[in-house]
Amino acid sequence: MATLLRKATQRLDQTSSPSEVAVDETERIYRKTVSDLQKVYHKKIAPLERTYMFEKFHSEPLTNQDISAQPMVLLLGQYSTGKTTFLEYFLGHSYPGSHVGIEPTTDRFVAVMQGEEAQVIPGNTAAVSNDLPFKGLSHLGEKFLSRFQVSRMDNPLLQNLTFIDSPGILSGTKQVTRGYDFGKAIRWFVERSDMVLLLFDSHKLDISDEFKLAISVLRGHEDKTRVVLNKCNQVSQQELMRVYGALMWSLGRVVPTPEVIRVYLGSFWPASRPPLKHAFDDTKELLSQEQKDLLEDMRLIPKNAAIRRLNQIVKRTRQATVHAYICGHIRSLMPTFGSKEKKLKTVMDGLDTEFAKLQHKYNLAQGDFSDHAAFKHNCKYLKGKEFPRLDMGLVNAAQEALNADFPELMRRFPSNVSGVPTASLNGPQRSSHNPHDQQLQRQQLQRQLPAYSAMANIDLKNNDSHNPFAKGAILNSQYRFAQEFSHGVDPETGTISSSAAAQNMGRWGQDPGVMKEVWDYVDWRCEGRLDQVQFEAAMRICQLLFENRLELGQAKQQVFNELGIQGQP
Ligand SMILES: Nc1ncnc2c1ncn2[C@@H]1O[C@H](COP(=O)(O)OP(=O)(O)OP(=O)(O)O)[C@@H](O)[C@H]1O
Repeated sequence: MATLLRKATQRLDQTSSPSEVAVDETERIYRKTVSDLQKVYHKKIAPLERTYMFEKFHSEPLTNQDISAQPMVLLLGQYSTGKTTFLEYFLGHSYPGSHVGIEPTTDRFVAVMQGEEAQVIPGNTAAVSNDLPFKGLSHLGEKFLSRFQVSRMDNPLLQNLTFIDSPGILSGTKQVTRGYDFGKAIRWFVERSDMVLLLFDSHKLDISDEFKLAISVLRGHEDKTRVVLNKCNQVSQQELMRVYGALMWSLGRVVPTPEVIRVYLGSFWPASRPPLKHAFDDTKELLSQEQKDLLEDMRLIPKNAAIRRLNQIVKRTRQATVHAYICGHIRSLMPTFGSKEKKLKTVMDGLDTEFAKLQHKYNLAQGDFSDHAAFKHNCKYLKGKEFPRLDMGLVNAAQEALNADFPELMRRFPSNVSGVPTASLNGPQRSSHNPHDQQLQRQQLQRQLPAYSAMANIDLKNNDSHNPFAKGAILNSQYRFAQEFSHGVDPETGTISSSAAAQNMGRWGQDPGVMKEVWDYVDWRCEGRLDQVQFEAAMRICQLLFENRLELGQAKQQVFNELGIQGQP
């Protein structure tokens, strides 16, 4: 498998692009876009974040290295789930300074990066290095930095990806105090990662409190989260079915919608090590296919990285704007005379009502508000400082970025989603694979779903009672996407394929995860094709997400309303 991935990477490097000139041009566009994105962020967003102390409530300001950093894959899991071995499997070798064992072994975060020579850089040095994207980690303190390192090694896979190995999350009596804010550290990496792999061991599925904390940080990042159920060949097929069901059930207790997270089954054991003594082979074929799918999924990461980064900054800008409104609003409620402290306490007690008022007054998206309990908790970091007044100059600058700069940057990416460069931030486009290969995702899902639905007693075909597309309730097409449809329609079936639809939906710059959700919603029969009304509804949802800054649920609801359908989407 490691060879497969290496071969795939080599293939990526060798695949001839239309012409070297075109490749250079694509690379130039992407580099320029990233550089302009850095400028917009520092000019229009960072001042707003600084003024309203955004980092105390959300996350530290972005550095230029954060924006242009190589795509990152974060590995998370309880101890001994095989994270370090998983990396060895993909890289073909162990990374410098790695430890593998039955007991908790990796006691630190390790960034595994490309380097001509094997090298270990201690956390303190890495956090001040200008050419590494880890300056923001200094905020986590000395104790954390002593538990962080960069391991460099020469490996073709690392040309396009950086892996973060993390300390094994401990369970039960093994849980210890780490001496630094573990949740904050995980959040820092999760926010900057392009994919988060959550590893589970098919032998032990217990989810400790610390692991729950780590999973809770993933909320809102479901689109880039993948679950890997590892060591699957250590159990029989029958046991695997049970373990899989138990995993989904356990996940359901900590993740609101575990079904949207893709689960890969596998046993990631390096070819360089002696073969495992006890391995069941009744699931060999399934595991091999699953491992290939994960490889494919990972291979697409660099392609989507530039768009994802832009989307992350768009999301961050909206949150920073809402945060400014909240701070300004609380400040406006403070009395000129009398006890501010007392008033602040009353405001904090009714924070949910204040948030609702603000949302209504400025027509803000609910999803851009922080959780009010978390907001209240973070207020203690202000240490008696007053909330700043609302400065419309700063808010307008951020609005301008949202309304003009970001869409302009987004337009520079090829309208064909599959044209997103392979190494958008690090190198030229070399592959024509479609990152939104719905067909592939559908096949993966379908392969796994029967087992899960059988266990969970779900009748997939009849589980669409709320879906308007299931009722055939959709009426005349009323949106303006008929032209796009006519360009991609297959005249024989009167439908449009997933790749053609994805190209059009990609115009609205949504994350692949969101696009997949929209797709799954309109393609309720899992046919892999859309008729005109389904296509136009999908386009309209994406458009609403982009323009009106609605959340997915709200966008679906609005399309629902526009189509005159009663009920909930
Ligand atoms: N696919 C696999 N099948 C069977 N055993 C495995 C597999 N992968 C790893 N192991 C075994 O599991 C143990 C833990 O592996 P490893 O150290 O890679 O896990 P880890 O998650 O990195 O641990 P930690 O969190 O403590 O750093 C080792 O004994 C390793 O040999």
